[in-house]
Amino acid sequence: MMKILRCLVEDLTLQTLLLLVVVLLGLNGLVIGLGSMSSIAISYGEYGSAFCGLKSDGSHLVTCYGSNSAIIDSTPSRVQFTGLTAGNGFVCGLLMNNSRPFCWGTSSFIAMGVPAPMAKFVEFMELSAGDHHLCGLRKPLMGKQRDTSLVDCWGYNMTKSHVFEGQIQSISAGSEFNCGLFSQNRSTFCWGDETSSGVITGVPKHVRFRKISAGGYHVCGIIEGIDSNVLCWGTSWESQEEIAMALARQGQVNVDLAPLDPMLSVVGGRFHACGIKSYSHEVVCWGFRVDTSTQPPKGVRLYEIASGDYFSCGVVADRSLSPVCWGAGFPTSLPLAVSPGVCRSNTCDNGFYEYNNGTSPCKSPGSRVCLPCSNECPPQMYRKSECTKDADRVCEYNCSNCTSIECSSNCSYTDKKTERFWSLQLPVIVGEIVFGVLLVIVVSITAIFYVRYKLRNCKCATKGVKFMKNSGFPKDGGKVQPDLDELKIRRAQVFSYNELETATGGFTEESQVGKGSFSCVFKGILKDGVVVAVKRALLSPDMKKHSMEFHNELDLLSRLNHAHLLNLLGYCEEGEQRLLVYEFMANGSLHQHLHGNPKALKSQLDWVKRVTIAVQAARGIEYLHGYACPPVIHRDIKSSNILIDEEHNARVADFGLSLLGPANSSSPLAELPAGTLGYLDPEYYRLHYLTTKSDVYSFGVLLLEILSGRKAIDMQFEEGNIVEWAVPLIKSGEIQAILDPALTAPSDLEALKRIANVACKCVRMRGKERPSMDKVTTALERALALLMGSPSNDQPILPTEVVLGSSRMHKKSSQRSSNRSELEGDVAAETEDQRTEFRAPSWITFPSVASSQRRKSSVSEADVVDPKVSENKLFGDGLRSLEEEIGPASPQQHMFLQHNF
Ligand SMILES: Nc1ncnc2c1ncn2[C@@H]1O[C@H](COP(=O)(O)OP(=O)(O)OP(=O)(O)O)[C@@H](O)[C@H]1O
Repeated sequence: MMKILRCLVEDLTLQTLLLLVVVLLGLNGLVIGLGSMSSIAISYGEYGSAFCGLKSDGSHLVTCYGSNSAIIDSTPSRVQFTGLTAGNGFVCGLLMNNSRPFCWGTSSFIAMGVPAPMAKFVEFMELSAGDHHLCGLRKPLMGKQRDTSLVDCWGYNMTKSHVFEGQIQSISAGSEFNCGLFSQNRSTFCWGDETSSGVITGVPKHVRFRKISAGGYHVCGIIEGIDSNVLCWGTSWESQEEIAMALARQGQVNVDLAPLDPMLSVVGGRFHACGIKSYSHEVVCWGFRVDTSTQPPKGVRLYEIASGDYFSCGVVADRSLSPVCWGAGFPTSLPLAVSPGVCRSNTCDNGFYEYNNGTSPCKSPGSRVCLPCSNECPPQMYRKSECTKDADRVCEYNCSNCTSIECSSNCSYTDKKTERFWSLQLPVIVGEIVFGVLLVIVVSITAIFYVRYKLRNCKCATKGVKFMKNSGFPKDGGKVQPDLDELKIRRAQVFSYNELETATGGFTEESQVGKGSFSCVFKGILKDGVVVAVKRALLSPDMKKHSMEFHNELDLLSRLNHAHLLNLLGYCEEGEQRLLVYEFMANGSLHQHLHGNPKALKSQLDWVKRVTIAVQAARGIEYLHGYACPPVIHRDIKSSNILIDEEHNARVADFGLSLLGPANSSSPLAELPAGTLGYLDPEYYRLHYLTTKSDVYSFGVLLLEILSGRKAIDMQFEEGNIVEWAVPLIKSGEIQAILDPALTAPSDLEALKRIANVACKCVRMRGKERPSMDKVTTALERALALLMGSPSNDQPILPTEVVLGSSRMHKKSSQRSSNRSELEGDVAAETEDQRTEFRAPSWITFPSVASSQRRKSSVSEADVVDPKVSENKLFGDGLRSLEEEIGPASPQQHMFLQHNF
């Protein structure tokens, strides 16, 4: 079949010419495969083993690890190689720059460096090393000699140039022989010494091989065709197999027979061979295995393999590209990563695919590593995908239609893999889901609590709570809450100046019902007959400046709606005029009743009526603090701001001075102190610490005022400050001493005692120690129940309508549009009386009024006999006790006190 010619090539002129043609035509593209030369090479022998490989970074540089120091130390670190091969004690590489061999290590048969060339300008396409020799397959010739192949060999008994008829695809060197594979008819042939191997005469005839690989005394080839089986031959193989089998029977060595699996590649060791299985890419070895051998890695896919004498190594087919060795005597230290194949400059041939795992292992432009595709799929498998230029063919068992044991076992393996995956992953996934759910729950709960904490006093959006018109009490008798829809609809009505002028009869003196620090109050009757109180601001030059705040504030205040609040109905803003329109309170203020003329009014307010008013006022303030949203701090709770409507219900008025305060009473507003002397929270005016507890303080003063009938500040007494006077008496149990002498004390003082105690708590120096308004309200309601004859204070609080029903307790006023009541006549006198109250700044009511003007308008010279005396009298003890509790006042605070009071 083939004819082998042996001769020396002497026609250098022709050779040179042919090589030139090869270069010009770029005949690299005609090269089919690279035979046994590889990206990895293994050396073995008495000097130790070594693993050399081309680096995985595509640099074509070589790296060697192992115990053969001669190889490791002489490794050319800066020389680029196309591929590598190795024998006993030496490694050779094909130089990239001139396609010639270069060897390093120690061998008495092979010259280190570039072995002496057999001819000038020769270039090789493949190298293959035997035990003690090296052969190189020259690049194909062209022209008439294109069917002639040249192989140069160096080393023991081998140094010679060989010429073969026919184009050789690849060569493979054995122990003392070599074999070649013709590219056209895929036949193989061997030459050299076959004394111990018998491989030359044993070459199988008429068998076409895809690939061959020589070992120590045998050759194995992958037969062309679908099966891609391995066929090994060599007389020594057979005889050694017999010997080995005999020894194996004695338990000394193991022998594995060649597998029937289709193979992708095969390599030969001294007495063994290994191959990469086509479908699984797993490695399988056969032949003789010394009993110290380790098994090839199971379940690991490999790209490239190479064999030494009693061991083999491969490159793991994953991103790591790490080498792995098995058998006996392999190097223990290995490179981290090596190239999965040799780089070539032409595109991959049919049956090969381009390796690409994110980064290319070839740096030279246009070069690539081509890896062999898996063979046809076996009968029980189906092709999941074909071999393409970029990817290997994928074969899979049809697990839904298994007819063979192999298929079932593979499917069960797949199932097991899936099972294993789930057994490992399921707890993690479940854990993650549980963690995620818990996290969401915790975050949600935290958010809910945070929002509830922030809005704990905010209940703006409570729906479905309807007000009883005019009574203003919720049907459940509980806390009063605004109806959202109603609030949305309710807006401050804008009145024209003419409208209000007409209503009040031109703001005449007759229609004036009161006078405050910054305003006069007139009674008016609107076109529709509604009786209103029109509060007209004293004119101020910078009134316009605060127009926007005025509007915003009015808009907010007009949304407040409670039975015990004096509701703002509307306003007028024209030019410099600022007018507020309120519901008209026919029975004047609590101040008028307690301290006004005629004195009879005072005694008309019996204990039940007084406590009822206290409860109703407390409810109004509680609404401002707890149910208005945002919460409102009144800042000016006093008896003149508790108005009495026609049904004798109390209405908290003048929250025009209120600031929209923080929901949290622990986050004070830094505002200038405002309010009325005697009612003003000392913590607030000392520290500007404004909270809802400031209103609680003022309310405590109001309670003392209700109980004693004394003004908050009354200079006709030795102790003019009601708190300084009443609290010590209450604390010492002398409750009777503070009760209003205008009224007969009730037989049972318990209810009034409780109210007095509540008052004491309200006027505590530290706001934090004062009760909140809802607690105050509850305590007052219970006291009222007790006062009205309820046997136990544990009795549930009676609904407000029942306890305080206006029809049962007060005489209903006859007409809404009636003229001034008998009380109204006393208002003028009352106004004077009120002027003893000292006011701090209020921008919301009418911001332009300067504090000096306010003092002027509200304080007559006669009221303050001696400012120094009164200051000391009024604040001496109060400040002392405050300073005992919260430290001395700063100079600025003193200045402020002196300036404002
Ligand atoms: N809606 C009303 N219905 C009837 N009378 C009212 C009404 N509003 C106020 N008054 C009377 O007018 C007086 C003055 O009220 P105004 O609110 O202007 O001042 P004040 O609150 O008494 O004092 P200051 O403005 O210094 O705080 C009140 O004391 C009250 O007698």
